Formats: sequence, structure tokens, C-alpha cells
Amino acid sequence: MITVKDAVKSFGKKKALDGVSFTAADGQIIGLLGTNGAGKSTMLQSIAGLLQLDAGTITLDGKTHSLSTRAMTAFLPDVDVWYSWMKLSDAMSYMRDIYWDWDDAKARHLLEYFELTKGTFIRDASKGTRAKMKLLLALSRQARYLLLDEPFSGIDPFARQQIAQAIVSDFLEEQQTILITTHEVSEVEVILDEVLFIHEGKLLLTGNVESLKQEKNKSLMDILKEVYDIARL
Ligand SMILES: Nc1ncnc2c1ncn2[C@@H]1O[C@H](COP(=O)(O)OP(=O)(O)OP(=O)(O)O)[C@@H](O)[C@H]1O
Repeated sequence: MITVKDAVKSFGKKKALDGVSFTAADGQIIGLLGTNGAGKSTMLQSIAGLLQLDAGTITLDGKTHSLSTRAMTAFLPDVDVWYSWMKLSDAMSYMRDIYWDWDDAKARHLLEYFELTKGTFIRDASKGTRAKMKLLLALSRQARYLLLDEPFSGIDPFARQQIAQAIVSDFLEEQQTILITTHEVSEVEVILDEVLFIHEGKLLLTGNVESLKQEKNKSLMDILKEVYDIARL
């Protein structure tokens, strides 16, 4: 379980996280949604242990950040982090050498699923293909916690559906907990169990997606718009 308690993080005068608290139960797919600059990436980077909070705590399975929590976590950043001179096969070998939980069978499955070629140089790949490569490298680990920051960025709507499907089938195989940030609410809605809606560093809405939709008799996007409009009044 991921437990975030009263998380505060500022950059200069900007409060990127302003007292955020939530728990992410094991085996759930959770959407961390919000407007530009809401604090989503800051939240994911803090959970990944890449940023230190100014106040508050984050624990994974009750443990604060350490090598063992790092080992449980796979983080997919929203920027390109791979050397462009590498081929996809080089990046895969690198991951296999670094992480004991690298799963070759899963990597082969994702390679086929995304129709990627191992011999492609990262620099020669289109933006969407690079996004699929990044996702393959993150999903091929058997990490308990998958933190995916904008995995659909730059990807066409047809491939987005395919990727969302891959995340679900991967999830069902491994019973991992997935925290995903995205602006593509309608594409991701079908795979989410829970939603966290963040605005200006504050959590405005949290809950089970199906229960919220039934309770309000609205789509997730309409529920978020309503919450956002109220927050801006
Ligand atoms: N390293 C940094 N230095 C200064 N300000 C930062 C830094 N990282 C984030 N911020 C600021 O903190 C706020 C939250 O940023 P964050 O990237 O977490 O938002 P986000 O919800 O992921 O946005 P987007 O959807 O646009 O990616 C923004 O105002 C951003 O400008």
C-alpha cells in the first residue's frame, strides 16, 4: 500500500503539493488527474523517491524511502530519459543488468504487442514509438508499484487504447498497483479503479470511479469538470 500523509512540496513560492493525503491500496489502478501544473508529476516523483517533501510522509508497505522501496517501484517519467544512440535492445539489456525483477518473457510479449523492433535506434523512432519503448522498459519489470507519468503523451488515439489495454493485461497478470497521470481522461477511464483529482496542489476529489459515476449519473470527465468549476469559484 502507498500511504501519502499531509504531503507539502514547494518550488520557491509555488506550492506544488499543499497537504495531500491518500492511500493507494494494493492491486488497484489509480488515475492521478488534474489540470496543467496541478502537482501530478511532483506527486509521482515524490512517491518514486526522486523528490524530497518539505513536510509530510510517504510510505510504501509502511516503509519510508530506501533501497528496498526503490526496488519495489518502477517509474516512467514524462520526459525521454534514454540515450538516443542506444538501440531498444541496448536499453533492454541495461534494464536486465540493473533490475533483478526484469522479466524477459514479459519484455518479449510487450515487444510483440507494441510491434516494436529491438534493433531500432531510439533516435530514429517516432515520438509515439519512443513512448511505447519507454513503456515496455517500465512494464517489463515485476515491480509492485508502477508510477506512470503521462504514458500516452504523443501517442495517437488508436495506440492509446492499445496501450491502456496492455497496462490492464499486464496488471491482471502481476497484481501490481498502478498510479497513472494523464490528460486523456476518456481513454483511461475504463481501466481505472480509483481516481485522485488534484488542483493547485490540493486533492479535490478521491474515490472509486464506478461508484462516483453511479452516484452522480455522469461521466468521469463531467464529474471532474464539476469539481474543477466549484474550485475556481
Ligand atoms: N523543478 C521545479 N522547479 C520549479 N517549479 C517547479 C518544478 N517542478 C514543478 N514545478 C512547479 O510546480 C507546479 C506543479 O508542477 P507539476 O509538474 O507537478 O504539475 P503537473 O500537474 O504534472 O502538470 P502538467 O499536467 O502540466 O504536466 C507547477 O507550477 C510547476 O511549474
